Amino acid sequence: MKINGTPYRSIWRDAASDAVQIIDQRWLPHELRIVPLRNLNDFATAIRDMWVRGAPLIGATAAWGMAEEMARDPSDTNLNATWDVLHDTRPTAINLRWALDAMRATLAPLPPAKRADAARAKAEAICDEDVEINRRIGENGLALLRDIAARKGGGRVNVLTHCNAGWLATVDWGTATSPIYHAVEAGIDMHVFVDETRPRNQGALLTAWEMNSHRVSHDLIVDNAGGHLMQHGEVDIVIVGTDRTTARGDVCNKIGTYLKALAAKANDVPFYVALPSPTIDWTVRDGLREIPIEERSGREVTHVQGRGPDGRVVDVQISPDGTGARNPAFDVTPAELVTGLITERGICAATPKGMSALFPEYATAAQ
Ligand SMILES: CSC[C@@H](O)[C@@H](O)C(=O)COP(=O)(O)O
Repeated sequence: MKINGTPYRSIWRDAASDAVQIIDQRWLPHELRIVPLRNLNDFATAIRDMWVRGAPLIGATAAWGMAEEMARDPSDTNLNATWDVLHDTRPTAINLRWALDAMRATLAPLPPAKRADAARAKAEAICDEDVEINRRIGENGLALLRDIAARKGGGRVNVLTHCNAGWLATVDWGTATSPIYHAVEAGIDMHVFVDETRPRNQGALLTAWEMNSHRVSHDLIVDNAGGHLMQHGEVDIVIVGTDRTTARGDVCNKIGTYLKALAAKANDVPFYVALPSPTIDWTVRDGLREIPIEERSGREVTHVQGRGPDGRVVDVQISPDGTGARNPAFDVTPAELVTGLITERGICAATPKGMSALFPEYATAAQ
């Protein structure tokens, strides 16, 4: 997508600097900082400390980390050690394991001398595939938004989204935002309610920045406002992303997603999840019991980051000294609360039957 008229991806390899470049998301929306990642420690830190975040982008970054390591030392020992280091960075998004496995499956059969070039080509292919998948998610989701617009006689379509499942969370387009960007391009009158998404405020910082940059009409709302807006008929559809979706359609996403799904169910608001197929973990069924939920530092709850009066980005403490905090970063929305899954292959019910119709190669895992 574009920043001030220039097209960007969230990660790319830059020939001039001979390095992988990322948008360091810790500083948005206040500063656009583009930084190089040059060694394994840079890549692992960037994922763990959320310079990059969002399930598909975490996977793409890990792929590039593996590629750069192969240029340094393409041995079997380093291939496996790199897989371990990168895999340990964040536990919930399955795209991380998916990308590392895809890299290893390509590289392991090759002689070490051929691995560096093959690794760069594979990392590039993973990124290109992500862009194409998300573009198709946008086209498929657009049909839903068109239907709502038609039902409302061309009236404004109000979407509520949580966290940032935008282009910054992927290589490009985003998942939940791709249908929105496509709808805006198609001339549909769109409005987006952006959940701020405490504690790290990915909605307030990143999704609002994206909507602003692309002139999409939007309002930032506190996380607690969604239910109220739904009760008053102000939300036509909820679209969120996911870090891991199980073979029976349970959806793990940013903390607070579950509460939005409950409110949507209670108010007959359709609740859709937009996801690329690498986000489906066909090895697990019961999301509540089987998906590891990342617990992050309590400091993310007791402090907030923002721009101070002098323009610098600062951390501010909001709770008393001595108050502890719990910080589970994700929750699981049971499949029964999900109206449908928007994938690159089409839209399906969040059920084993619906998922195996779109992904017949996984039908056994889904049943
Ligand atoms: C297309 S991204 C889907 C999810 O990864 C997104 O909704 C989300 O929860 C991101 O969490 P984050 O902790 O910012 O990595």
